Amino acid sequence: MKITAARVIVTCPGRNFVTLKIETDQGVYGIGDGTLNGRELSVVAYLEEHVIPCLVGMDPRRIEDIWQYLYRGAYWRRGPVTMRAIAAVDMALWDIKAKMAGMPLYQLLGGRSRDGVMVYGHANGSDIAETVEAVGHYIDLGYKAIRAQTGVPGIKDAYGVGRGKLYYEPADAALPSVTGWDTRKALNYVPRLFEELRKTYGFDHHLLHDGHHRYTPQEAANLGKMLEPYQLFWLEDCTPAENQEAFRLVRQHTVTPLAVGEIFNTIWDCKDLIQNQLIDYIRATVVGAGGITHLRRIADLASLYQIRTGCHGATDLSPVTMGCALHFDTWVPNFGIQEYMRHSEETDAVFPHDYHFEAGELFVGDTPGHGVDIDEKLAAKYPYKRAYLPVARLEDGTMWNW
Ligand SMILES: O=C(O)C(=O)C[C@H](O)[C@H](O)CO
Ligand SMILES: [Mg+2]
Repeated sequence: MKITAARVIVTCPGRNFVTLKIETDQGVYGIGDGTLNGRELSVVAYLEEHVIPCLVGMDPRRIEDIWQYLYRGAYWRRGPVTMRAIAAVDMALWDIKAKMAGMPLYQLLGGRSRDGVMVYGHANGSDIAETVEAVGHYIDLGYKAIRAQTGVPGIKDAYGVGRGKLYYEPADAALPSVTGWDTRKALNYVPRLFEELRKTYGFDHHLLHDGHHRYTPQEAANLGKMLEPYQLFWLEDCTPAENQEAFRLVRQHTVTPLAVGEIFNTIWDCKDLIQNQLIDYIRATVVGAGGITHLRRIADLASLYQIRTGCHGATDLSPVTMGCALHFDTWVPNFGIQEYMRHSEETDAVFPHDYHFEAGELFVGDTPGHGVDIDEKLAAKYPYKRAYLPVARLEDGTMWNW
């Protein structure tokens, strides 16, 4: 069996997506996602100029060997561009293998560990009252877990506050928009949101919060401590993680569960966090961390330390990644939760898929493969549109982490 051709499809049904389609001499094709929000065309070039020429003629059934070839063979290891290109190939190859086997992907991974996959939605509002109402909306829709993000008085466009009730799309401008940040204001306001949420809705639902890399370890420890009475499911990205050791300080001061990893690309980014049990949930996902082949290794390492998965699932992860993640989640023994930010109707139409939401969970279908396709004709109607993520500055103008 041979790969006969591979193509990159860039489409923007409301937001940009980079999709790889691999074709074979058996008439079976596979689809993979390589979207890198705000830097999409770097992955397109990497795939078109440096990966596809090597792929043609290879045996698509040799998933592991092709993964190693692309990872070791580049010499320049890791990084978001390389690992997304590898992820796109890996997803497409698993899709092909599962289609050839006539099985849904989760069967090839080892079969079901659960029926549905618990997801969390992203509720937001411009202040506490609006966010409390938004959380209520998710509860009405049947969600069991909700991440709550509020605007903070005095901060211009705090992280996670969008325009729509169910949709949040940060990559919204042809040049980066400038948002603000002030840790003191956030620390004085965010705990009051969770106090209000527990007062209003009780303790039956899981609540989560994203710090989006804004706090220093000491500030994150303080936030974690202040949030303890509200029993969060997790506090996400409380501090930047390039220095994995930084989480030790946070960990020593709070029992609020910690989650990190949506920007991680390999097992090396989380090895120390996992082996020192400095976190509770690992958020690496299929597109960010080299595909199913590599994510499986991360999850297995995490399982040794009772750390559970919590895959990133924002709108910039295409339905192809969501489909793969759900097959992974359906199998992985140490599953924790799956993030689920809904895609727009236009995106869902471009990527027909067989997963569905019901009572707070997502369910994969039994279509052979990962169950997500691309309607190329429709995709062609939405040309690429440059869109950046915002940047953040402190009040005195200093650049900060968005
Ligand atoms: O969904 C999340 O947890 C995020 O933090 C979303 C990110 O800001 C988004 O994926 C950036 O592209
Ligand atoms: Mg996040």
